[in-house]
Amino acid sequence: MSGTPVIGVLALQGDVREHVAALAAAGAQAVPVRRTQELDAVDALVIPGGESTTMSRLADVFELREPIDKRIAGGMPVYGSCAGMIMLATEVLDGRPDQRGFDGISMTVRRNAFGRQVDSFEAPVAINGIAGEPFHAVFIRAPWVERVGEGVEVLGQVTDGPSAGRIVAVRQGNLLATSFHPELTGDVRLHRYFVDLVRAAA
Ligand SMILES: NC(=O)CC[C@H](N)C(=O)O
Repeated sequence: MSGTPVIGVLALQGDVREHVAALAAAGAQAVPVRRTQELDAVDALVIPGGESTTMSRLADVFELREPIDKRIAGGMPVYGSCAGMIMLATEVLDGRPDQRGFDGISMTVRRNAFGRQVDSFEAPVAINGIAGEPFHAVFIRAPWVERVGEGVEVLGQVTDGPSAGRIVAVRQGNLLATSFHPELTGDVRLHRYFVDLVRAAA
């Protein structure tokens, strides 16, 4: 890709603005996506943090489910944070019975997994492939990954405390997901990593 990649942020619900700002700071042109025509115009998509049950319902209301699944099947890069990670999981534990994600990463996630201990917390998390200090990872009623399928690369795990060893960042081909919210901390390395992925995929 020669020009600036155009990256959509799924704008059904959640912290859309924060992702738009982080993507812009990481060198992309970021646009909210709520309609299929807007989806057609982007090179890649970010699914923000928020509430996956609501996002699942709105994906149907806005008739975006099938178009997004089609783009994913066609190789469109997608990055999901927190609720976005849940929306990218092929299997969800502790979900609402009617909630459904996209045809995304071959993994099982547990919703509100850390929430049994505390609602939100922060921890250092090192990400494979991203140089420098570990991320100051912010978890808010976050999921963790309980199982990954073939072809899924584990990029980050919690290192200390009662949740040590829990998987919180994964990648499968052009699909990327984190349990935490880099869009909230002003550290744009993960968004830059995604922008690089989008350029490489083009
Ligand atoms: N911060 C978040 O995105 C929380 C995710 C939320 N608990 C869900 O299940 O969708």
